[in-house]
Amino acid sequence: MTSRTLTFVTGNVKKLEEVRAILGSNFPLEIVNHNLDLPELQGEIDEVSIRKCQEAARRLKKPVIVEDTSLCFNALKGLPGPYIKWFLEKLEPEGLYKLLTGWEDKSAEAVCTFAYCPGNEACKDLDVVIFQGKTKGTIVPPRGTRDFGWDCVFQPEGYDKTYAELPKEEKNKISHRYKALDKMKTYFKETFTN
Ligand SMILES: O=P(O)(O)OP(=O)(O)OP(=O)(O)OC[C@H]1O[C@@H](n2cnc3c(O)ncnc32)[C@H](O)[C@@H]1O
Ligand SMILES: [Mg+2]
Repeated sequence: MTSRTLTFVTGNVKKLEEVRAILGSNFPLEIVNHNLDLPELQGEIDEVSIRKCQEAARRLKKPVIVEDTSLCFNALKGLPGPYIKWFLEKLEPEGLYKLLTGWEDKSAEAVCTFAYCPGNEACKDLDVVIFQGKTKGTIVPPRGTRDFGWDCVFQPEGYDKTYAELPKEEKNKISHRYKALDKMKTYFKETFTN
């Protein structure tokens, strides 16, 4: 039997680590990584992921998935959203919390969007399938390890620990990424298991 592969294009090793841990062996295709930090256009969340996926398909010419993660502050009407990477890079976790000084509402939503394209160089918008997962939470002063992005300032709803303080297995049971991958898994099982 030939094992079919699906290329996950990401420059982020922590994402890849979580994707592998969450999917485990319970996925019909073998996930291989292509380490590339793709350019990201400005736009709404789905749009950013669709364009990123089309660019990956254009470059690699094979079945690809990409993922884009947003952190949306409700008081700021969804910003920084898909631009969180640049906010985090400039402001660091402390600065993300300080952004909400003056706002009583510290609630936020972590949004993970996977996009899949079956590998057509001229991949159209309609060829891209989207799987999205959202986890609600609160932005708090940084607590816990600093090894992954904004984990130390995001406290998921119903927990008194930040993502960074929770054991990895716990985060991976409730996270935005877990929820998106659950949808992706269902789709691929239906499409590729015969
Ligand atoms: O190559 P890609 O896949 O684009 O990887 P990236 O690091 O550029 O990632 P994004 O464009 O999706 O930007 C999301 C930012 O949020 C961070 N991030 C993503 N998922 C996270 C998670 O589960 N917890 C904390 N930070 C996360 C990530 O490190 C980036 O700074
Ligand atoms: Mg990126």
